[in-house]
Amino acid sequence: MASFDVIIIGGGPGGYVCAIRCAQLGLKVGVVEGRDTLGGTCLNVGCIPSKALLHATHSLHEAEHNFAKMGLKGKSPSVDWDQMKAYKQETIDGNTKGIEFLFKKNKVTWLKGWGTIPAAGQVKVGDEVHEAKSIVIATGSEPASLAGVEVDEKTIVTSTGALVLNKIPKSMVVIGAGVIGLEMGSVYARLGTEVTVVEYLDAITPGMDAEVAKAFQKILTKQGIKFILGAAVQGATAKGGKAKVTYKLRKDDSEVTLDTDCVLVATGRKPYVDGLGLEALGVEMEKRGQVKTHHFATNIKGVYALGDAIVGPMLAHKAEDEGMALAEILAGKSGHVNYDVIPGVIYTTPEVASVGQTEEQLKEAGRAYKVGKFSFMGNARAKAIFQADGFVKILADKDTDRILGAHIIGPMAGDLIHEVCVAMEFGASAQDLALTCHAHPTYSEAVREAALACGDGAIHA
Ligand SMILES: Cc1cc2nc3c(=O)[nH]c(=O)nc-3n(C[C@H](O)[C@H](O)[C@H](O)COP(=O)(O)OP(=O)(O)OC[C@H]3O[C@@H](n4cnc5c(N)ncnc54)[C@H](O)[C@@H]3O)c2cc1C
Ligand SMILES: NC(=O)c1ccc[n+]([C@@H]2O[C@H](COP(=O)([O-])OP(=O)(O)OC[C@H]3O[C@@H](n4cnc5c(N)ncnc54)[C@H](O)[C@@H]3O)[C@@H](O)[C@H]2O)c1
Repeated sequence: MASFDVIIIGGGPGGYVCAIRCAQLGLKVGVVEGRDTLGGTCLNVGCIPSKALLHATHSLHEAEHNFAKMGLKGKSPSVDWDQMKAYKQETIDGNTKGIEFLFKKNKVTWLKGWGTIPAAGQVKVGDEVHEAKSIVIATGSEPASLAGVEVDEKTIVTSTGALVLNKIPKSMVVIGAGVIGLEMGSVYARLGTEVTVVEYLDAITPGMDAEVAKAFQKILTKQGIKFILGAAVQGATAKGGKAKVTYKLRKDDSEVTLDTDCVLVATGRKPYVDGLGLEALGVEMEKRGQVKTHHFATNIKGVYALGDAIVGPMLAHKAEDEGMALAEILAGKSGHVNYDVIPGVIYTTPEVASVGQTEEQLKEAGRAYKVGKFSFMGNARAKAIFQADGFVKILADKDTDRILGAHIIGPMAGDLIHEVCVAMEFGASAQDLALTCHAHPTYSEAVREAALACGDGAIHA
């Protein structure tokens, strides 16, 4: 038995960041992780492997479609799927080992195994019971199930199975036009799979600024992805390595069945708190299965929770920020997360990024706002890389000019968004961005031009 200031259950982005910050602040920390490697969903079966496959297949797309235009002629590369998966695994390994190194460097103890909380102040791992002044539930999430759809992770897969398919399927039906569906759908579409996305709502990427979502769907359609919207999937069955997916069109209740080689179920994720013993401990839960918290504290003294296991966007950087904030609180300081400035990024080509309010949200709130928009058509760098299709849209308060939101579809959108995030953290106006010198020629100039468009007008529009 060992005694700790803090024991964190879960070694994902929320848990490992919390652990490192706790250690930096002088606390004795243990992290319980049952997987063979640290890093959680994000590093092992989420953010990192999906981005490796997106990078590899984007490179293939460039070779097949754009190299010749730039005078790079010759045979385009053929796909060695096993090697692509090996590259993805190497990327994972490099990152998970990196976290192990950081644990050693910061003297964080990895308690290997699956943890339970038999009582406040105690965490059991295997046969050993450890003591801790504070316990943090950072156990993350798992794919949500869908009635009538039986996942076998071979023919009918979640994102986890989609990362390790035995072979590239000829056809794939993706259930859900959310982030996972569109990222993994893009990967396979670029590999030559005929991808059909079936979405319950009438638009893709629910919650995204509607103008961006519309432009995004148009671009993905041009890339060969088919969309069936307003369609509720009723079930999916697999037999002999093939599958059937049945959906009902919401407008007339007509039922359609699709035949396909593979089905990706991407209809959301749910908190994973199985086997922790929360019910016996009396931990209050939200209706949708998250651990109920107030400033990360549960109703049980000394027990905290964060990341995908609690309410809020299921994003690695949201979990990380919460990990840092909670560590500060546990060390007697003040920790804070600004939930109004959490960016969201979809790593397709083009990338899509957003922060703050959408136009629809501002309308609903009755807020007077103005829109500054700039198309990448007016951006020299975007044109040079054949990615001039998108735009930057900045929403600012009509009277004060304070930035309320930004939505970008275009090259490096996931990186560009951060200058707006910093501006918003500082309560900046669109004019503050517009008056800041931006290097030429960069994609960032499009952000400045959109800010200029909130005032007297963009230059290159
Ligand atoms: C395919 C995919 C792609 C994604 N891409 C992105 C992206 O690009 N950007 C982004 O921001 N987010 C992305 N996400 C979401 C991101 O992975 C999660 O938001 C993030 O991992 C949540 O971090 P967490 O620390 O809360 O939980 P997790 O990362 O889920 O980690 C929880 C850990 O706890 C462990 N655990 C659970 N119960 C126990 C127990 N009882 N004992 C011991 N260990 C336990 C689990 O094994 C797991 O390792 C993606 C997700 C998926 C599935
Ligand atoms: N780049 C990133 O940041 C990234 C990447 C991947 C995953 N994630 C996170 O992982 C989580 C899960 O992603 P996801 O894509 O599975 O969920 P999601 O919530 O983003 O999208 C699910 C989609 O499925 C649709 N749907 C639900 N039931 C349906 C049905 N019966 N028939 C047809 N459509 C149906 C929903 O309307 C929705 O559009 C998200 O919270 C996301 O934030 C983030």
